[in-house]
Amino acid sequence: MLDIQHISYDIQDKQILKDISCSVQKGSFIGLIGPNGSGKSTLLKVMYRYFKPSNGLVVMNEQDIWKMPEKQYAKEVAVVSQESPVIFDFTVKELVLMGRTPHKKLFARDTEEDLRIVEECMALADIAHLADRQFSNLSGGEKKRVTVARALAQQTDILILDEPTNHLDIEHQLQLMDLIHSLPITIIAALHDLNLAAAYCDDLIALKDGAVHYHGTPDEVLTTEKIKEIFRVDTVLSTDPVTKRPHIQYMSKRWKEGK
Ligand SMILES: Nc1ncnc2c1ncn2[C@@H]1O[C@H](COP(=O)(O)OP(=O)(O)OP(=O)(O)O)[C@@H](O)[C@H]1O
Repeated sequence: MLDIQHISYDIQDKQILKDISCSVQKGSFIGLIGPNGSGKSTLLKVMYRYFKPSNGLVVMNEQDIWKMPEKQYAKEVAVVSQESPVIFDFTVKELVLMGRTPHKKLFARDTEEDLRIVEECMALADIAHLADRQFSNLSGGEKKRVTVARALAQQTDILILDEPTNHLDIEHQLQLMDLIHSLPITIIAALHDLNLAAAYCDDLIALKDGAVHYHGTPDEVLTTEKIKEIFRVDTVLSTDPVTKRPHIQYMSKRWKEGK
């Protein structure tokens, strides 16, 4: 349903993404992994139509995303980016209601249905108790959950998230991962926590230096050799007794030297 075809992205004379191709199947949960600066955010921005690729195409349901009307695209793809929206004087509820915009005609009032969806999405993101608070006064983790609720309220078939667990405490990290995993839609998320990526994702795409090095299931991608190649870190792998997915124990220099 989403086809990335030979994407490259250059900034001035630097090639940030290098001939990236991959297909994302409808309903799958894809984790984008890779070290700092490997191009994860840039690739997501190309996928969610924030950056126009220098070369290549992003094709969704057989249409070039840059040829889709903006409103149609917003009905198909929601985004939780790394940055919080710069918004003053809006309450949480007002902000989540903005997620309904692509479904409304210009200047149309909020319907009962819009309000019901907003309440439901606030409950799912565990922010119902913050509904009347000013967004600008919230903590980093609370803001993140509001942007997740807003994206859910958009009711799209694809949800793209850039480091969604950033800022979240452990309870809310697990809650968020459970929530997005339970959605019957396509999820593409950049994740730094490889154990979370292993536990929740169907497939992982490992980026390094702006290129896809590996694409496969967590079992295929998260091997000691591949993690060393991509992240330059030694690991000891086991199988998580609960999820039956790979569990990664990192070996820092200190522990390797037994200090
Ligand atoms: N405007 C810019 N000018 C020059 N280089 C840029 C610009 N924006 C991004 N880059 C470079 O592009 C590369 C990829 O950045 P990107 O943010 O996509 O990486 P990332 O994998 O998301 O990293 P992180 O894990 O640190 O968030 C980095 O080397 C970054 O310095």
